[in-house]
Amino acid sequence: MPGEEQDRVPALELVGLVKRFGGRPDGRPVVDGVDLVVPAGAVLGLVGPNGAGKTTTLSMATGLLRPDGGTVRVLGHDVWADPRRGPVAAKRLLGVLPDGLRLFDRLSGRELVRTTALLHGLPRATAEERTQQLLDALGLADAAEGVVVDYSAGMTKKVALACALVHAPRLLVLDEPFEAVDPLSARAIRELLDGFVAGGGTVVLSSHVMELVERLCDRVAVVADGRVLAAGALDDVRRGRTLEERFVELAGAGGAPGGAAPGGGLPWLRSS
Ligand SMILES: Nc1ncnc2c1ncn2[C@@H]1O[C@H](COP(=O)(O)OP(=O)(O)OP(=O)(O)O)[C@@H](O)[C@H]1O
Repeated sequence: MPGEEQDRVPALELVGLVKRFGGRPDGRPVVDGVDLVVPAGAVLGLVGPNGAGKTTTLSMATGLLRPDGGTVRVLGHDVWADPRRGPVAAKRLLGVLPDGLRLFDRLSGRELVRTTALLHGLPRATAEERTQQLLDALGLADAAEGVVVDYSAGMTKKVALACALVHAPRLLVLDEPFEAVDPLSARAIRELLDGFVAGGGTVVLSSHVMELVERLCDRVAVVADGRVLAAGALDDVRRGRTLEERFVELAGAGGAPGGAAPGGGLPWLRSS
């Protein structure tokens, strides 16, 4: 593909994605026709209420969960069209931090990142070097020889992120990358992501922290009930408000979650 044409190919393109599982109470699929285009070089934040379908969408986008309908293209490669070649081509280009990831947690952090690099086909010396650099960058060097099963939640998240980065992907898809991560580590992750994007990479991340999405992302997609309510450049979606205000306006239209009376709270929780 000529360079200029390649530049115009979106890093990620979701068209009419559908996943049913058991369906929603109203009978609609849990992911109900999601369209999303992420241009190369963008940092897109995927936000939405609990149960909106973010993880399900990202799982289908990264070849982990087969869609019931629609297509996924990663840098032009159809992830699901050809069950053998599509995912293989896309997986080389993709770095994924899935939700609830199960790691080979009897390995040490160093062994885990190095093994991931070797499984991607990197030469041993490169695998060693990149592993050390990632462990240093993520503040895991002191814990490198400890087994991952003994890691804290934040350390586990960081070592999983190192695994997602070690083969130098072109598109990073990160489900809640900052969950359980301390502020120092969050800064280190932001710096890593900045460098990744400056080098031509693209990032899609989900988060519930609106300030973080505003600080990190130049594009945002708001999903609720399995549908995209708004997507585009951050400023276009915000319309002069904070992302949180806009989120509440878009996704909060159905009232307070769980049926609690808005503003009324739970009277039995009051001590006086
Ligand atoms: N394996 C599954 N089987 C059945 N239903 C599922 C499964 N995974 C997710 N769901 C349902 O699909 C809907 C969307 O879930 P999903 O995890 O994608 O939401 P989310 O936006 O990532 O939520 P959160 O912000 O809470 O992580 C929910 O109603 C959930 O119960």
